[in-house]
Amino acid sequence: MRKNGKNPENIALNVTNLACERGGFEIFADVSFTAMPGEVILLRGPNGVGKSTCLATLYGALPKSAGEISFENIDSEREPREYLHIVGYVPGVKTTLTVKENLMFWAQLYGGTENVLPAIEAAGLDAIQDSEASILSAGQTRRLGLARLLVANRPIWILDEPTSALDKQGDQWVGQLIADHCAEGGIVIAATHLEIPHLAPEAVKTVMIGHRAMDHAS
Ligand SMILES: Nc1ncnc2c1ncn2[C@@H]1O[C@H](COP(=O)(O)OP(=O)(O)OP(=O)(O)O)[C@@H](O)[C@H]1O
Repeated sequence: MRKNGKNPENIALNVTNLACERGGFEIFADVSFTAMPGEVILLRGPNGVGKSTCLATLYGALPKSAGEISFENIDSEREPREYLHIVGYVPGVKTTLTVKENLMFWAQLYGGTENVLPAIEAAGLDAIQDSEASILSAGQTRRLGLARLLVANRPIWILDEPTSALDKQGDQWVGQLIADHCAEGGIVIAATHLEIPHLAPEAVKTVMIGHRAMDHAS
């Protein structure tokens, strides 16, 4: 039987005919999927079709223009967002803080600092933990953004191009991180053009986003 340490409440997500408009244009529409404990949802589609917009809509950072997002088994007193981690394409790193201070900041926000040093180590950032984030390379910045996933346990991860800018070892690290999260009942929703290593094929659902966003670009 699968362990469910990452999602003890067996939280699941249902998305039905989701759509989002920006600036009066429909960016994407008709996105539907269910995400059950242990599943990876890969949002796929060409540049500009609305994958990042869809992730932001799922997180609640952008309003939906149609459709439904519903969570199963969450505490109705709590905001759905409290069950989510989002790491965007720009990973939200504070450039005036050091690597460690960034993780401390997120850890305090999420309610506990005991996982900060293990997260730094797991992300391979030990040697530069006291460096200001402004001097980090693109790959180091992505590692720092992703290390946020490790400072507090949240069952659903929303990730935009999680392996972009990473070297081979980083690519393997992130793939394993996602695979381990899902093996313990967590859910990952990721937009990516790349193949993510280590994912169990039976755990992966691919959701294609259509071409509507390109229609208004021409
Ligand atoms: N503020 C905005 N107002 C109107 N349209 C916007 C706004 N921000 C982004 N868009 C448009 O939304 C569309 C979808 O962008 P989005 O970043 O979600 O695509 P994507 O599928 O993630 O692309 P990529 O694969 O290149 O990362 C694009 O055509 C973009 O121009």
